[in-house]
Amino acid sequence: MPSPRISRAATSGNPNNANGRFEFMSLLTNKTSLSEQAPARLRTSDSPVHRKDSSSSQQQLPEEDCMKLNPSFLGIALRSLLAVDLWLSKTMGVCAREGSSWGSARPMMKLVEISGHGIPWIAGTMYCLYKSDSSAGREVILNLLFALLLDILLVAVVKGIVKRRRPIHNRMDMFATFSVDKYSFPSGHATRAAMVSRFMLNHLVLAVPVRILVMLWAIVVSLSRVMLGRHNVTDVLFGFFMGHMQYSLVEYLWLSPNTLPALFKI
Ligand SMILES: CC(C)=CCC/C(C)=C/COP(=O)(O)O
Repeated sequence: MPSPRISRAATSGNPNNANGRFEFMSLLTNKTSLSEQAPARLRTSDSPVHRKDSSSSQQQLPEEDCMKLNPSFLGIALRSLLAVDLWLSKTMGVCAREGSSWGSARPMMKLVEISGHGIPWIAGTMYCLYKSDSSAGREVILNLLFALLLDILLVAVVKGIVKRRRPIHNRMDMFATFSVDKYSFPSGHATRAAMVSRFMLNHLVLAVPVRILVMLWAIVVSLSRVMLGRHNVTDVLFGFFMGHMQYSLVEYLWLSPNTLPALFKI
């Protein structure tokens, strides 16, 4: 088997044609061979940040080499993460179809899905707001409603920017979706589950078993997204993180009787 240097020598007329090894081998080469590769690297150094006169660019070559290697290394790391993500998501998608290994649990998983859907949460919160007869209760419920609406908005914005398609093994039979819900990053159910559970744990007086149930619900809703084949693992992990951040934002923007006096009159 030829050594990397020999293979490079064999392709020295075409430095980009070394079976994808060009990025790594550039670190092993001496200055003469670096100058051979200059046309390939000049694309990166064309940016205003790197544009220098030709004499100083010769001295900068080793540094440029590192800068060329870093994006490439990052690219490989990201591609590997993506591959693991896709493989793990497919493996965990055990309820994606009726015929899947846990297909019989699919109806139950779809109930879990509805328990984390935006419509029941918004409708239920509006009903509680209407029924609430204390100013303190109204304040908490109004902020929960604000949190739920903010969540839908932020998730729609991120989904619209990232535009990551749902896994190919997903069957798009979800109840009440928006157009951005054809995208999967981040999981809206995971953001809502993380945000609502944190909200409830911090603002409602709950017995310990109920607190544990709330935490378990958030975990099961998030896990069910991957098991149903709706999402990749990274969509859910990021969604859970984003939900926690959204809760912190709601705390920061907390609506009080001072900010919205009319709503708090009983
Ligand atoms: C129609 C309303 C009020 C909310 C949409 C809720 C929904 C369908 C979110 C998508 O969740 P995933 O991103 O987890 O699939």
